[in-house]
Amino acid sequence: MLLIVTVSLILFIIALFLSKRLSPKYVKIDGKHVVITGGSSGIGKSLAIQAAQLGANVSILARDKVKLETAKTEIQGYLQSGRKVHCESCDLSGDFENVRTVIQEAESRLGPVFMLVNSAGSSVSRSFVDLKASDFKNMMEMNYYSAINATKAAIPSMVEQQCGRIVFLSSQAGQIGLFGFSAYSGAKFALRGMAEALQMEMTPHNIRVTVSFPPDTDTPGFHSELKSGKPKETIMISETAGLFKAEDVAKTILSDSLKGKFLSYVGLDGWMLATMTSGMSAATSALEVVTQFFLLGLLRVIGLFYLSSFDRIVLQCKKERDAEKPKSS
Ligand SMILES: NC(=O)C1=CN([C@@H]2O[C@H](COP(=O)(O)OP(=O)(O)OC[C@H]3O[C@@H](n4cnc5c(N)ncnc54)[C@H](OP(=O)(O)O)[C@@H]3O)[C@@H](O)[C@H]2O)C=CC1
Ligand SMILES: CCCCCCCCCCCCCCCC(=O)[C@@H](N)CO
Repeated sequence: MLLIVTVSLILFIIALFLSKRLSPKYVKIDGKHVVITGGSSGIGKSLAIQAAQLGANVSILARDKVKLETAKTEIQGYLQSGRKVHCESCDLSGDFENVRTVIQEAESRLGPVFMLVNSAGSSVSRSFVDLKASDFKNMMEMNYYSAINATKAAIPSMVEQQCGRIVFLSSQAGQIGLFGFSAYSGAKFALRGMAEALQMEMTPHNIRVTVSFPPDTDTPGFHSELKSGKPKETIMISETAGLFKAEDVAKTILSDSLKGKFLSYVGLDGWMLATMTSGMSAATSALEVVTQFFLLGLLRVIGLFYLSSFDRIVLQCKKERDAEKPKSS
């Protein structure tokens, strides 16, 4: 008992020391320029509203001009006095020069980018066999290259200012590969790898990177995913982690990014997944390092129970499908 307490104490002190050295100070966005890709809908729009409430000048980027204008009007209602919201139509997965021009235009209106949130993205959920080869390419373009383009365009002014925040929207499907998400998960896992490398490069410039791993979140994007032929298996497995509100997910993302945390997650399953898949990501919280030390092994075992329940769902759905098939005589 005494040994456990002593070891814990020593670990805690080490973690505290480490995180003192590694974790940045909490920053405020009052008066700063926050750029949100995909800010016309869902999690991105909630983030834009909350950034406006905290006193930021907000730019939102997306393709559809009508949706952008509607969101702009809504965000205007939350701005603090003297602050502005700007919107710009742009296909972020397209030509980089075009993305750069759009970000430069936003900067000329609202100042250098302090925070960039890459929320633009979309998903397709179908089994590997049913997905088209072009779906895989499309997922990388919509979720990965769109974030690369926006980040490449915004990062020079952050480096010049020697401060900033960058957020990438991955997904729980960017931590665990699930039935129906082979195309989507590829792109969301890719974001994490890139973000880890980027964080190591940005640390000397006082720029913090955050990767968010939300569960299913009630947004227009989620509903169109449901309507686009999402397999029953995927629906049932994803329900494990529940359905969250866009405002709650956005609140966590914003506060984690301002604190400078690398991993951002919501809910109990979110916490378990983030702990278990912490890998070699930047340590930005002493408490997290301590829980990772004590729980990694145990969580792996708990995870096996989840996996076998997912495998049972897949098997059950296959049986149901086979039963529905017309019998060939
Ligand atoms: N909702 C969920 O269950 C979860 C979502 N996520 C991720 O969070 C992010 C936000 O999701 P959610 O709020 O549901 O998404 P929505 O579909 O509600 O909104 C997506 C936004 O991105 C914009 N967008 C999409 N593609 C492009 C593009 N090529 N160029 C510019 N803008 C684009 C859309 O506008 P327009 O179409 O006009 O361009 C819209 O503003 C996504 O990256 C998603 O993968 C992660 C986990 C769960
Ligand atoms: C110890 C181990 C714990 C394991 C917990 C496992 C929970 C798995 C649930 C996965 C949910 C995936 C949601 C994807 C949401 C998404 O990105 C799309 N909806 C986008 O539209």
